[in-house]
Amino acid sequence: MSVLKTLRDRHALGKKSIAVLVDPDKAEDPARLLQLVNLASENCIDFFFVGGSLVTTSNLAEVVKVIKENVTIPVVLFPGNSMQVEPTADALLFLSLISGRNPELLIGQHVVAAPIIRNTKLEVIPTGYVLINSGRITSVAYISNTTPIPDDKYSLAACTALAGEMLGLQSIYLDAGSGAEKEISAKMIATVRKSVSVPLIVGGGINTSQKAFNALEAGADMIVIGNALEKNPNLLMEISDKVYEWNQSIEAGK
Ligand SMILES: CC(C)=CCC/C(C)=C/CC/C(C)=C/CC/C(C)=C/COP(=O)(O)OP(=O)(O)O
Ligand SMILES: O=P(O)(O)OC[C@@H](O)CO
Ligand SMILES: [Mg+2]
Repeated sequence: MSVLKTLRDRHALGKKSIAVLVDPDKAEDPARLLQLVNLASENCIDFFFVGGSLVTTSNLAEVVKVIKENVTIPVVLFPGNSMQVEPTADALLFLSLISGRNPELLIGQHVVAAPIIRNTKLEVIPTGYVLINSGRITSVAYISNTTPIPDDKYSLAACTALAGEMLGLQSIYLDAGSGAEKEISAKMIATVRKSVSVPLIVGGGINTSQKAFNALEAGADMIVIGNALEKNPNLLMEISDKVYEWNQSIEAGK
């Protein structure tokens, strides 16, 4: 089933998903990557996201291969630029950085990538990418040369997401940036959730199961976990338990 359809169906039911972000630059050791892949599989993770703001290695295809050879979890590209299109993945977040005013990341990279993507079987997920300030400057804010939305400007974020939805974008990704000091607040997530009906992806700085739960409760359909697992892979069990418990309670209340 397509990734977007899965997200829409789960959104309609109030069910949640979890994605593990793999940074190709930090996945150079195949044994460590395999460990993470197996851990993700044991904990019933829904998706792998693969990508980075700055990828300095040429192992993207290898990373996708290791995942696909070992587990059936769909691999979704989360590209920082048009060079991160890997045809062997399952899907691609066709991100437009709508919180910024950098034309290159609103439409420029897309023009370059579109004809290449058309010649692949990748499922394209048109996604409004919205950066929220998280304290210090993150890689994505620096590389994209954009100003994230201030974390207390709820209405700016809500209107940005709404405009994205009106432009036809099929999901919204609220990101505090990888390794963010502060995760996105429940109030921010809830405000954006109310403004759009498309699936809402939330990530950046989610490094405890409580933060994961808060994001789900505030209205995230999918949470993305990256950095925290690089430091402590076992956290995945705790966080995936929260998602599982949430989905079980939906089942029970049917
Ligand atoms: C349309 C295509 C194919 C590409 C353009 C995609 C766009 C607009 C990207 C927006 C800007 C951008 C640089 C996004 C990167 C997001 C990402 C993969 C973040 C992962 O975390 P890192 O920012 O690499 O964090 P670390 O510093 O922890 O490595
Ligand atoms: O690495 P973390 O902080 O978990 O962030 C994940 C992702 O949302 C970053 O774009
Ligand atoms: Mg990175």
